[in-house]
Amino acid sequence: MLDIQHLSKSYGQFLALRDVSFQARDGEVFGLLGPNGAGKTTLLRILATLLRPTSGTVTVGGLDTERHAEGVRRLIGVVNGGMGLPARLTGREILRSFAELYGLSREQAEARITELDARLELGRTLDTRAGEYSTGMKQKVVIARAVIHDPAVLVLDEAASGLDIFARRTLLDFVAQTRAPGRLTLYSTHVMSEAEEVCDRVAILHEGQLIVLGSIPEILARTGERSLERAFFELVRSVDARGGAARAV
Ligand SMILES: Nc1ncnc2c1ncn2[C@@H]1O[C@H](COP(=O)(O)OP(=O)(O)OP(=O)(O)O)[C@@H](O)[C@H]1O
Repeated sequence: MLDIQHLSKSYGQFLALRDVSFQARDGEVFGLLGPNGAGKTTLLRILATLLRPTSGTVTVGGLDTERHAEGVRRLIGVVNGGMGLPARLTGREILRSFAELYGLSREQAEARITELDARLELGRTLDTRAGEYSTGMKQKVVIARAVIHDPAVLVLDEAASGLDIFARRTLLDFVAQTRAPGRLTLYSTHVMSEAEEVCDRVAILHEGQLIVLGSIPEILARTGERSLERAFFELVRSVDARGGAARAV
């Protein structure tokens, strides 16, 4: 479903991603973990066709992000930090306009909005103007907007940040429900407990390099730790002790 091969990205002299390769499978919720600055957003922006790799390839559902950017964009839904919503429109109006952009009929759009209302508890966001939303309300509509066309691949970049415990719970339950044949959800976070709860496998990035890939039980067994957070510290410490990742190009 997602195949990343020898992916590198430099910003000038700075190497943000260094020779990263991994695959994420259909049916998985796949975690992309790492501390601030690890390169997660850079990787997800390349996947979303918003940035070009310096070298290497990313294919989504068999389509190369550089050669078939349009096709890739149709396959994916993206939730990132930029939660811009038109302040004067209600949630329903926003979702209808996105549904139209993706070519859904009026009936399909209404059915999809009803389904997402149940799954994301959109409630009064639907008939309230976005300018009046709390952070949690905003994020629910941003997520509903990203999945209105029922994308095969859902990309969530730090989607739980700033949410209160209720909104975070709705989000994590929603993510768990996306696990289905023919679907892939990429869940990027630096909060290990979120990954532990929802992800089948995780890749940990540190200073632009992939330092580990596996299921959570595999990573715990490999490090001999009790929690993903402890395993993460252990893995980062051992990479740093070996001299870390040289980041100059
Ligand atoms: N446009 C840019 N120009 C120069 N450096 C950049 C640019 N975008 C990102 N970087 C640098 O690349 C590195 C990776 O950033 P990225 O945003 O991909 O990391 P991240 O893992 O998503 O971290 P965070 O959780 O803080 O967003 C950081 O050191 C960042 O400062």
